[in-house]
Amino acid sequence: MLAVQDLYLSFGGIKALQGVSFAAQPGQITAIIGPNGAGKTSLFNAISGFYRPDNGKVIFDGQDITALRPDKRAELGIARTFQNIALFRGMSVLDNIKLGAHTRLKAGVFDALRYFGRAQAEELELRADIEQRVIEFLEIDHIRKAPVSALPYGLQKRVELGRALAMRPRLLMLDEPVAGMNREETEDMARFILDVQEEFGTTILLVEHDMHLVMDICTHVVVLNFGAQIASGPPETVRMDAAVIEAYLGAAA
Ligand SMILES: Nc1ncnc2c1ncn2[C@@H]1O[C@H](COP(=O)(O)OP(=O)(O)OP(=O)(O)O)[C@@H](O)[C@H]1O
Repeated sequence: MLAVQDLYLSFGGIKALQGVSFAAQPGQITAIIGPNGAGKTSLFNAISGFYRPDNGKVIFDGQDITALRPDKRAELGIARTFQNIALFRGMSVLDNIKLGAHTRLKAGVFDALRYFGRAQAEELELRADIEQRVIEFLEIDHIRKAPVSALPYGLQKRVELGRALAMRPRLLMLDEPVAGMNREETEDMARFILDVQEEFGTTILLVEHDMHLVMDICTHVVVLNFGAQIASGPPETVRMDAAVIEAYLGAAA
């Protein structure tokens, strides 16, 4: 599904990634963890195309996508959310989610118009159907017309997830999905992430500081420290790893 091979990335003298390699298994939830500045966001940006690595490859479904632009990666089925919510705050929930469907279907609509003129209406119907299903799935029907700025933080994060889901992703990347959330919001988000995995079989990759969430819902954990990968494996193995305890879990305990 997704494989990252020997990625290197530096900013001036700072080595943000130093030979990171891992694979996200299809339909599984993989977490990337590590202390502040470990390189997690840099890795996410290299996978989604916002940063170009100095060395190494990003392979998606057997295709080398290292040189592809972020929008081309999105068209292939890679969607992401951001650490700081990246929604249009003045726009309604529905309009924000529509933007996600638009990104994914842009190529489809264009091709349809070119080859089968009359398919446009069908595409638009399909798009509306996706929007509606996402809204029902995330239980946000009651706020579909509300401006995003009027919503509590946890719901805004859910809308951002909705926009990513409207892209019908095969790889969903979540950058700190529960950061800043209270316990109830965190539990809701954990349930929605698991539901996405179960109902749509989506492969999920997340960066997260909340160790309970990581240990609860992830099948595989990759640990970074100073840009290098220091451990990788199932949560119960990684949490016992001496290097991890020293670098991260120990510090947090
Ligand atoms: N655009 C950039 N320009 C310069 N340095 C950067 C840039 N992005 C990241 N870095 C540096 O690269 C290193 C890795 O940063 P990164 O944001 O990837 O870590 P992180 O694990 O996501 O941290 P956090 O948990 O704090 O979000 C840090 O030393 C950071 O200062």
